[in-house]
Amino acid sequence: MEFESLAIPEVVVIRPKVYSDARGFFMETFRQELFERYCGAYQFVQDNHSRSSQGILRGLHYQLEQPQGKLVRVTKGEVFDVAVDLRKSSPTFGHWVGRTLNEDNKELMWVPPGFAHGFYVISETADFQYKCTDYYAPHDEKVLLWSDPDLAIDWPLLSEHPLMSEKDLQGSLLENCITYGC
Ligand SMILES: Cc1cn([C@H]2C[C@H](O)[C@@H](COP(=O)(O)OP(=O)(O)O[C@H]3O[C@@H](C)C(=O)[C@@H](O)[C@H]3O)O2)c(=O)[nH]c1=O
Repeated sequence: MEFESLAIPEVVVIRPKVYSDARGFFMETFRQELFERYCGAYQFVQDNHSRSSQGILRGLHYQLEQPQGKLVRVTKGEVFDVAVDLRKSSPTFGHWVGRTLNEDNKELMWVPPGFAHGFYVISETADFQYKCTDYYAPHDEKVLLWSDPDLAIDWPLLSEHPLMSEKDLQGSLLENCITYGC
């Protein structure tokens, strides 16, 4: 299992060691001791699984009072996964990092609390599974607008308009968002 910090160093990509044989493959997808060493001493309390069609964009989501760290991966298909730093005191506040996650590279991405998170589906369908460090709290959920020009996220769009929920279409610009540490 390898850990790689991205341009925002608290966001970490994890590459599991994959053991392939005539039956298929085996890999460990989470190991607490290594996770703590490279990402921090977090505990996970909720696991999620969503399925999306090509061209869907989910996000960018964050919870303000109950921030969630998310350990995400794709078990079928391919997505472009994005984390935006919303920690006001951070030198990378307002910056984003993105990574292509798919069923072949089997990478996981650690998105710490204090970040907005979203993804865009590149394959025909994608199964997206993730562990969260806090519970879903709908009253606390905020949506940062995926297309905010100040963020300038380089989404690998397959068509001009991604398919999105009504909630996500009405996300807020970063300049109007309440962020962490304000
Ligand atoms: C996220 C979530 C949703 N739900 C319910 C609420 C709603 O009826 C339905 C669909 O919810 P949403 O439209 O918010 O699902 P979705 O857009 O997939 O939300 C997710 O997006 C990605 C980008 C994230 O980062 C996640 O943390 C989460 O916010 O599922 C739960 O019961 N528990 C949960 O943890």
